[in-house]
Amino acid sequence: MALRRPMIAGNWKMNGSGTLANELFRKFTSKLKNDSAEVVLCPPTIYLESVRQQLESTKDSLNGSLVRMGAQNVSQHDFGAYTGEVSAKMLKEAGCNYVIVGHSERRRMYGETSDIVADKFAAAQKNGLTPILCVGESGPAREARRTFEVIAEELDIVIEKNGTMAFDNAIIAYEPLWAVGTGKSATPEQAQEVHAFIRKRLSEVSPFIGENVRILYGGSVTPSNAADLFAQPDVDGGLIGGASLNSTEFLSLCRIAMSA
Ligand SMILES: O=C(CO)COP(=O)(O)O
Repeated sequence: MALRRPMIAGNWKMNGSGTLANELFRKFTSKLKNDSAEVVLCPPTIYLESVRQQLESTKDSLNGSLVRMGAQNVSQHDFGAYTGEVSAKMLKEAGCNYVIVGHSERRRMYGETSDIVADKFAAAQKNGLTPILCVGESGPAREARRTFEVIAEELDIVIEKNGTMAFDNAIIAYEPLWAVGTGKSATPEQAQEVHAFIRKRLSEVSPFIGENVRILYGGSVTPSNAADLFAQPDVDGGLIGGASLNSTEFLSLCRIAMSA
């Protein structure tokens, strides 16, 4: 039986502020006395330092709660003339443990191909970061019954370039595009079906990886639908957008993951 610690990761996207970081940590230090789930904050790059300072100054009062920091994007390159980009080494130095790669907003709006995503995944790992790899199908792809095909394609390129064993140090997030920011979450059954598919695909090469990799669900997760989603056997927590910007809702999601 695998022991997969649930995770709640908050992807602030291009939102939030230093004040939000203060507010979250105020709540964490008074109410988050539990390490049965891992909590990850992914603020915009400019607020990483505020979050890092909060992590540093509250570590004694967090009573062993596992709160960590991640970035929302990373360059696939190590250094050089790439205006506006941030390397994995820089993110590591800034205090990140995680980085989101392949979010659908980056694939769709910034032309990130699965090849580029696979390179970002590699750059993250090479520099000591754990990638959170996002995969997910569009609404039309689901309607055309191409969900598994799309997920397999997005996953396989990363596996081909990095090897299945690379998932020993990676998180996967299933984020169907039709559920991201729409208020229309996948049903627990829909999420479970895709999570089980992802786990099986990795298990074909390594049963160990398949069994142990954490797979998060993302897309309109709120305190009212989280318990049913997180109760699914292959759902190991959530990647949260909108609800991560509200400290009360986010704390309540952390609590749900802790009792899942
Ligand atoms: O994209 C997401 C997290 O990465 C999900 O966003 P929402 O929770 O706002 O739907």
